[in-house]
Order: sequence, then C-alpha cells, then structure tokens
Amino acid sequence: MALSIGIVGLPNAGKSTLFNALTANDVLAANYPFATLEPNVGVVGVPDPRLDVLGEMFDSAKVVPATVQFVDIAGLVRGASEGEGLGNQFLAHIRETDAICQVTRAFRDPNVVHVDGKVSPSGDIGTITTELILADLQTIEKALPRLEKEARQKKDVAETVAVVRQAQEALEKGETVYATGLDLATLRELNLLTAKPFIYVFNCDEDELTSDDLRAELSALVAPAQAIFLDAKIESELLELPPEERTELLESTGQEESGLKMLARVGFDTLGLQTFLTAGPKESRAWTIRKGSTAPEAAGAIHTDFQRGFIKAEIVSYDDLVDAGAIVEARSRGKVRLEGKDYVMADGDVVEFKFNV
Ligand SMILES: Nc1ncnc2c1ncn2[C@@H]1O[C@H](COP(=O)(O)OP(=O)(O)OP(=O)(O)O)[C@@H](O)[C@H]1O
Ligand SMILES: [Mg+2]
Repeated sequence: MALSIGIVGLPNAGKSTLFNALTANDVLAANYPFATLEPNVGVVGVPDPRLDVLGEMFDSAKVVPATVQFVDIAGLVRGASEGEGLGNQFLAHIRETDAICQVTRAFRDPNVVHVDGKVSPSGDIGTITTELILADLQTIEKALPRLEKEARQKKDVAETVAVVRQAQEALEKGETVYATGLDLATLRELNLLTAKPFIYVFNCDEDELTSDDLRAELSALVAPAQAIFLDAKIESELLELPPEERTELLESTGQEESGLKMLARVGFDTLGLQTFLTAGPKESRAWTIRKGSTAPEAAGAIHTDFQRGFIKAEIVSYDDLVDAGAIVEARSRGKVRLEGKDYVMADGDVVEFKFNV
C-alpha cells in the first residue's frame, strides 16, 4: 500500500513548484497560468532515519523507505465545471488518490499573476472546494440513472442509491461528502473527490512562515483538516544544496522539517496510516499499513502468501532494538516477543514473520 496524494489549486498557486521540490523532478513550473497540462506523477520515498540505523545494524545491501505518490494536475478556476479555463476533465487523474492536497497561495509576489487579481487564501479555498463539489455532482448525475436501473433488480444497489442521494443533497448545499459522515465505503465506486480527506498547504513568503498570527488565522480557516505552511520556492532551492546545508536553510526560515516530511507525516496521520519495519542483510525496509492492523494484515502488506500462511511474528520495538544495539542482545534481554494473529501492530515494530507456504 502506497499513500497517494492529488495536488489541486488555482493556476499559479505553486503546485508544480511544490511537486518538483517533493519529487526532485524538473517538471515545468512557470510564471504563467496553466503551465501544467498533462498530469505529473511522482513517487517519493518518505525520509525515515530509523531505516538508516537498521541498515547499518544489519549491514543491509539496501534501504527501502515507505513511499508517497504525488499527482500534480492543471490549475482549476472558478467555472471549471462549466468549461472555464481548462475545464475540469483533468480531475479524472486524481480520482484514484487517497487524499487531496489543496495548495493555496499566500505568497504576495506581484510579478506572479493571480487569476482573480488578488491574493485571498479563503476566497481561493472556496473557489477550489466549490469546483470539486460541482465535479462530484456531475459524477453523481452521470452515475444515478445506471444505479437506479440496477437497483430495480438488486437490493444492495437500492441501498447504495439512497446513500448517493444523500451525498447529492449535501453537495447541493455546498458540503463536502467527507464532512457528511456518510458511509464512504458505499460510495467508493464513484471515486468522489470530496469524499477524500483534504490536506491544506499554504504556499507562503519566507517572512509569512514565521508569523504565528497568520498561521493561526489560516489554520482556523481549514480546521479540523490539517494545515501545512511552506515556501515552495525555498523547498525547490533546498534541492540544490548539499544535505547538511538543507537543515540549516530550513531552520533559518523557522521550519523544522522539509515539505516532503510534513506532507508525508500529515498524510499518514490524516489517513490513519503507520509503518512497520523489516531488517536483514538483503534490505531494511518500511511498510505502510492502516493503524489498528493485526500482525497477519501487516504480513499481507509484504505478500498475500505471508498473510494466508501466517504462523506468528517475531517483534521487537525499534527503540528496544536500538537500546540493545543488536538483535542478539535484544533477544537475550527478552525484548523480542513472539506474537500471534490477534496482535495489533505498533508504529516502529521491527518484525520477522514466520509463515507456511
Ligand atoms: N512561495 C513562493 N514565492 C514566490 N513565488 C512562488 C512561490 N511558489 C511558487 N512561486 C512562483 O509562482 C509561479 C507559478 O508556480 P507553478 O508553476 O508551480 O504554479 P502551478 O500552481 O503549478 O500553476 P499551473 O496551474 O498553471 O500549472 C512560478 O513562477 C513560481 O516560481
Ligand atoms: Mg503547474
């Protein structure tokens, strides 16, 4: 399972600049609206210092981090659902993602055109959310006749139709599906955009990053969703620096983590994901699972055969392992536990699965 995040926002909000910084790609980021036409897709490893420690301890040939996939698409404008700008067809490219990241412009640079003529984070979020809602209404209007026809034969489809109608009512009132609390599993096949959790990135000027007042104001705009503050331009400049100087530049702007780390952390949190670790001479690796997953489910993240033939899991917490310095020592301290099929995985468990094939 890899977390995937679709990036949306107005033209010139800085989506491609951020995408480039996140994926270290050189996708065209340019100071004119609609620089991006085709979607850009990038898969990035989530920085995880624990893996380097394990890699060294086990003398692993390679270190494989958990991944996040980012999809950067064209800018949306007011009226996109009616064909304004580039229309909204390209939203199809993010239908399959797990979460939607709204990139909102807070930076002021007057040389970068704002399609509405002024920088207004709350107005822009309203515009984007409205267009996502209208896109979902179009999806529902298209799907309903088919669903209603099927519902005449199948009872479970009739139940789906009822939920879809409730979603439609909420959307017509300007609510997102995610906020309704409707059963999202029933709606899954429609891939509604507003049924996904939103993450907000405010693309700031350097001096805005250190303004607690501005941060509080913008966070309040989007709560309970989480807000991330970064300067996409600085994030992209980081890449040109040697790693040890990156932290220095970030800290000089009051940032504790890179944009990638923040997005991965917030993305995992928003979607209720966590990682467990495996380590050995071949590789040290992080795997993504849902919080609350049992040991067999975690085994299934590696291979379905591991889940099917699950016998038990040999588990040591990362901290205990690092304290002991080596797996042999952790074992002699009694820190390595054998867990059965009901064990609920904890973040940072270092695991070896025993299974039958
Ligand atoms: N934090 C920032 N401060 C100043 N300028 C920025 C910042 N972030 C991005 N820019 C500039 O804004 C312009 C637009 O950026 P970018 O091409 O990434 O936007 P976009 O959202 O991908 O637009 P489109 O929807 O047209 O593809 C670029 O010139 C970029 O350098
Ligand atoms: Mg772009």
